[in-house]
Amino acid sequence: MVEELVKSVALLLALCFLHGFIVRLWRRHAVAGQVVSGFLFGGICILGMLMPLVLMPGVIFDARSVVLCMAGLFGGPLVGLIAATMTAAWRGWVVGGVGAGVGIMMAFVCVAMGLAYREARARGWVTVQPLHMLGFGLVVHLVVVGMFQFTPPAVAARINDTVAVPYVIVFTLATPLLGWLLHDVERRLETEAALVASEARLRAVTQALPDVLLLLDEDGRYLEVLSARPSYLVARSEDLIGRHMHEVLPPDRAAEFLQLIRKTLAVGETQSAEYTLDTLAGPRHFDARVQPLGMRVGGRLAVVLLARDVTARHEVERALHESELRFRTVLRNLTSISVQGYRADGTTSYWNHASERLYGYTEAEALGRNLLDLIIPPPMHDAVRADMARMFATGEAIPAGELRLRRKDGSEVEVFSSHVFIHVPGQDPEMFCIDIDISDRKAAEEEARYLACYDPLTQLPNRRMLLDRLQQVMAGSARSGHYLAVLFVDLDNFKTLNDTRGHETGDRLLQSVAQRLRAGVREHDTVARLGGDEFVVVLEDLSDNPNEAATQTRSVAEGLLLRLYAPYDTVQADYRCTASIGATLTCGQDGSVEDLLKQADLAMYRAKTAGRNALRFFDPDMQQAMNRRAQLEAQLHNALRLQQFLLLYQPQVDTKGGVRGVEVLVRWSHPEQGMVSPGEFIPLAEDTGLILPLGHWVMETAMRQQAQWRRDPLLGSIDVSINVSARQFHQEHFVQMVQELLQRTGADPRRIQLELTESLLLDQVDAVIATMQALRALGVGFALDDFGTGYSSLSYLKRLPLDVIKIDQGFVRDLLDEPRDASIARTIIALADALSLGVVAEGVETEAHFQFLQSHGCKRFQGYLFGRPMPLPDFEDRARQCPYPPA
Ligand SMILES: Nc1nc2c(ncn2[C@@H]2O[C@H](COP(=O)(O)O[C@H]3[C@@H](O)[C@H](n4cnc5c(=O)[nH]c(N)nc54)O[C@@H]3COP(=O)(O)O)[C@@H](O)[C@H]2O)c(=O)[nH]1
Repeated sequence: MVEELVKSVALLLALCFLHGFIVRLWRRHAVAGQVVSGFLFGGICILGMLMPLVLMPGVIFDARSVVLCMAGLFGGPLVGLIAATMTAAWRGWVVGGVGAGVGIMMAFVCVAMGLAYREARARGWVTVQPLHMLGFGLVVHLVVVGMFQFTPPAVAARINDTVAVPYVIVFTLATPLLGWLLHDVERRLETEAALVASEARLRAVTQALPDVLLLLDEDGRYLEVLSARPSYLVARSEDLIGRHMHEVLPPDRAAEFLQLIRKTLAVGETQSAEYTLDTLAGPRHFDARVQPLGMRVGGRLAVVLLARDVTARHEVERALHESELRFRTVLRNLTSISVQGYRADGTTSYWNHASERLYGYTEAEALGRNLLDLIIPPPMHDAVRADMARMFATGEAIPAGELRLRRKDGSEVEVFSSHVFIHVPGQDPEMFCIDIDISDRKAAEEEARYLACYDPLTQLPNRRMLLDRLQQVMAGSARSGHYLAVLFVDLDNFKTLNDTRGHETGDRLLQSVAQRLRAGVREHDTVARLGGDEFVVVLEDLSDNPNEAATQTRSVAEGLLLRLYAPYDTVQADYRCTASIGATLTCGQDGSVEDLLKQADLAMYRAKTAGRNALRFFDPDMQQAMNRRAQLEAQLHNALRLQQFLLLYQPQVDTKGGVRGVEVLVRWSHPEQGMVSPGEFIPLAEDTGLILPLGHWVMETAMRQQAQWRRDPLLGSIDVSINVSARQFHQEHFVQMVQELLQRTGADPRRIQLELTESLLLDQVDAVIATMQALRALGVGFALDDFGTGYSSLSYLKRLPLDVIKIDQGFVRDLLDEPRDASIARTIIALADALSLGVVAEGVETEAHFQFLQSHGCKRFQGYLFGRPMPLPDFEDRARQCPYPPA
C-alpha cells in the first residue's frame, strides 16, 4: 500500500518538472500560462487517479490532495479552479463509486485550503518553510480523512482501519516536499525574471550613456563594444569585436592602451587616462577610466574601459589655456604698464618687464622681497601696511591714485597706481598693483601750469598770474588798510632796438630789465611782464598814510628808473635804455584790478608824453581824460556819416612870405564840444581803424580842392600836403586808392605831397619804399614830417624817394634859447641840402625864428607867423594877398 502511495509522490516530482517548464514557456502570457498550469495540475491529478490505491470498488486513494492544495497555493485561483474542476469531473464521471461524492468535494476543499494558505503567506502569517508546510499538509490530510467519514459507515470504518494512518503520514510528508520543490521552481523563475529585468536595465543604462564602453582582454582584444554614438568608435563595433587594438589603432596609441590595461590589471585599481583618437567622427578627445573586470573571459583577464567624449571641454580648456598664455605674455611684456603681485605679508610674487624698467629691479631681484623694501618710501610704510591689511582681510579695494614711489637707485618716480585683489580658491590671495609712470605727464602738466602763469622769456609772472596776485593783494590791502602801488613800466624806444638789432637782442634786453626790476623791489613784491616791453610792479604793504605811501612808491620807482638806465652790456657795450613808469595807489577798496592797471597805464602814457625816462602818478584828471577819450571813441564812429569833419588849410611860405604850399589839417566839429583837435581824435581813429575812411575822405577832399585850384594860375601852383597815417599807408591797395582818387578828382599829382611820419618808415622799410616808388611813379611827392623826433637812420633817408623833410616844431620853438635845438635845426637844413631835398621848418611863430632859419639856409616855412590852419576861403584870400608869379 505504501508503495502505491510513494508512486503517487514520484508522480508529484514529475509534476514539478513539468510545472517549471510550462511556467517558463508561458511566462510572457500570464493568463494562458495559468490555464496551461491548471490543466497540468488537473492532468496530474487524473494521472494519479489512473494508478490509485484501490481500497474497494469506488474507494481510491492517490496524491490528488497534495497536487490540488499546491495548485491553490502556488498557482492561484484560476489554476486551482481548473485543476479542481478537471479532478472532480474525472472522479465523479469516470471513476464514480461509493467514494465519488467525497472525492469531488475533496478536490474543491483542497484547492480552497491551498488558496487560504496562499493568502496567509501573502499577508506574512506563514511561509513555505518545511515546518509550516508540514503543518499545512497535516491539516489538509486530516481534513481529507475527516471527509471520508461521510462515506457509508462500513466504508469509513475500513478506511480508518487500513489506509487512514499511512495516507495521512505519506501525504503529510509529501506536502512540504512538493511545496519545497514548487517553491524552488517559483524562486528560480523569479531569479530568472529578475536577471532578465536587470540585464534589460543594464543594457538600457549602457545604451543611454553618452560614452564608449569597451570590454578588453589582457592582450587588448575587443570583447564587448558599446557606444551610444557609434561614430565615436575607431571602426564599426562588429568590425572591432574579436580584433586586437594594434589591428585598428595606430601602433603607438595601441601600445599606450596595452600598457594601461596591464597596469590596471597589475595594480587592481581603476586607472585614468586622457587621449585623442581619430574616430569615425574625426579627431575626438576622451577622458577614460579603466577598471579590472574581476573575472576571466575566455580564460583571460579583462578590463572595462569607459571613455567619455570631452572634446568640447578639451577645446574650451585649450582655448582657455591659450588665452591665459596670451594674457600672461601680454602682461609680462607690457612696456609701459608695470604689474606687480604681492602676498598678504608683502612678499613679491609677480614682477613684469615694465616693472623692471620702471623701478630698476630685475624680476630675480624683486621676487620674494618685500614690497616695502622695494618701492615704498619709508614715510608711506604704515599707510601701505594698513591698506594691505584691510584689503586682505575684507577684499576691499585700495583706491587708485597718484603715488610717489622709489626706484632701486633711490630716485622718486610718480605713478598712477591701481590695485586688484585676487583670491583663487585653494591658493594664497594676492594683491596686484598696476602702475603707470606719469612722470612725463606730471612734468608736462607742471610746464603747462608754469607756462599758463609765467612768461617763458623772463620767468616773471604773466598777465594772468598778475591779475590773480593783484586780486589777493587788493583784498589784503583792503583788510589791513595799508596802501599798495601798481607801477606800469614801459621801455622807451624798445621797438626801435628790436627792429634794428633783431629780436634776440630785444629778448636779452627784456631779460636784463626783468632781473633789474626784480632786484629793485622787496621779495614779496610782484614783478610781472604783460608782454612786449611792458612790465608791472606791485608794491605791497606800503604805509596806511596816502602821502607816505606815495613817497615810498616814488622812491622805489625812481630807484627802478636808475637801475634800468645802467648800461646793458648783454645787449651791447654801454647800451642804455630808459623806461617810463606810471604809478597808481590804492588801499584796495575802490575799483577793480583792471581799473588799477588802466590807471597805471594812463600814468605811464603821461610819463611818455612828458619826454620819457620819467615817473608819473595817476591823478583824477587823467581819469577824466580817459573817460573823455572813451566818450569820443564812441562818438567818432558816427562823425563821418554826420559830416562833422572839415578841413583847414595852413600856408607854407617862401623866404618872401609868398604862399608856396599848404598843409591840409582835419578838424572834428563836435556838436557839443566844439572843434576837437586831431591830436586828440587821430590816435583814436588809428586805434579803431576809422582812420581808413577818414583818411580817404581827407585825401579826396584835398585832391578835389587841388583840382579846382588847378584852373587858377596862382592857386594851381601851390603844393598840397596831406597827412597820411601809418595804418592808412600800410593798407592794402593804397597805391590803387591814390591813383583812383587822382583820376576821379582830376588833381595834379605833381602838386600833391604826402606827409609821412618817421615812425611809419620804421616798419617794413622795403615795402614802404616800394609803395613810395609806386606812388612817385604816379607823380606824387613825399615830405618826411616831424623830422628829428624819431629814430632816423641816414641810410634809410638815402634810400627813401623823399622830396622834403620838415623840421619838427619842437626844435623850432626853442631854437633861440636852446643851442642844441638850434644846432639840430641847422644840421637838418644842411642834411636836406646835402641830400638835395627841400626843407620846411614847422612851428615858425616869430620873426626871430624866421630870421634864424632863413639865415641858415631854410627856404620854406610853416607856422602861426604866416597863418594858422584856416578855412578854405581865408586860405585862398591869404594866398592871393601875396601874389607870386607861378614858378
Ligand atoms: N593822419 C592825419 N593826421 C592829421 C590830419 N590832420 C592833422 N593831423 C595831425 O594831427 C596832429 C595835430 O594837428 P593840428 O592840431 O592840426 O596841428 C597842426 C598845426 O596846427 C600845428 N602848427 C602849425 N604851425 C604851428 C605853430 O606855429 N605853432 C604851433 N604850436 N603849432 C603849429 O602843427 C600841426 C601840424 O603838424 P604836422 O602835421 O606835424 O605838420 C598833427 O600831427 C597832424 O599831422 C589828417 O588829416 N590826417
